[in-house]
Amino acid sequence: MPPLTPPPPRLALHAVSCMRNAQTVLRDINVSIHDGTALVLTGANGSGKTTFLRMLAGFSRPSAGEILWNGHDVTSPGVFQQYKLQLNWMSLRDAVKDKLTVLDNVQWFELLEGKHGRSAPAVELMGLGRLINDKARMLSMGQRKRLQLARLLAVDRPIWLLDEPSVALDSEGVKLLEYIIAEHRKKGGIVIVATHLPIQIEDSMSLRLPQRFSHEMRRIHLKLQLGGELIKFEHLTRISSVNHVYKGSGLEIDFYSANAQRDLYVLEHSVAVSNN
Ligand SMILES: Nc1ncnc2c1ncn2[C@@H]1O[C@H](COP(=O)(O)OP(=O)(O)OP(=O)(O)O)[C@@H](O)[C@H]1O
Repeated sequence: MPPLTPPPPRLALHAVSCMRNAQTVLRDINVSIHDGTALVLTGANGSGKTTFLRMLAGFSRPSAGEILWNGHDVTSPGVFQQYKLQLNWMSLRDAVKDKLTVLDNVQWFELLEGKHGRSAPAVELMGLGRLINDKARMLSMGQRKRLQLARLLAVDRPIWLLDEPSVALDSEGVKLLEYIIAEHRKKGGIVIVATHLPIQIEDSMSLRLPQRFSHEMRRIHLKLQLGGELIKFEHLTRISSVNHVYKGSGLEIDFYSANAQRDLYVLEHSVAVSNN
């Protein structure tokens, strides 16, 4: 009897790099993902977890390497149309319509999918049964997250891309999340999760993205003269642009760092600035 050859991975990343904001965020990633697999992405803020998920979701293209789905490059137009129908992307933006009821918020996605009858049980399972006919604007943060998870179940696509799915969930909510991930995998589903918080996922693969330190890392010294008093700021950041905006007798200094974080100092008095 010939030796059994393992099935090819459903998804494979070969030497994939990805740029964002003209900087390489992901570099030379290699990973093979088979049916029923969970991949957990971890890493410091700005290390590229969301970028990884966005790239898999097709929002950005690899700058090098290739992503294969069933052996085909997902960036090829014909392949991408099919590939994207496999994906269920749950981001931190919840896309919950406040004016619709909880049920409608889930059913709307299910109907678009051409499916029927899964929404109410999904809402029940996620513990929102008694709120099913309430407007979504009544929901707390954690309840909105549960609604998003109910959508995953109602839409029922094979590849889940989950960005921080446990944020705002209470301990029972996290257990439900762990349960639905396990059940999805039992059916051969794939789950790729970016998370800072511990989530119990049996036999998962993990990928820790390295912290990024770009060549733009700089130490900024600002000396501000404020009413005769010299104030020193020392700020270590990745700077992509610095704006000095004078407003009346005050000064606003905006640091836009490469990871889109922004520190704003507003001074109400006239100042003299030296940057050295
Ligand atoms: N909207 C954006 N436009 C341009 N560049 C961005 C944008 N968002 C993020 N980036 C860049 O991509 C890098 C990776 O960000 P990403 O959101 O993927 O990190 P992350 O690991 O998900 O971070 P966190 O743990 O904070 O969610 C950032 O350091 C930043 O340089």
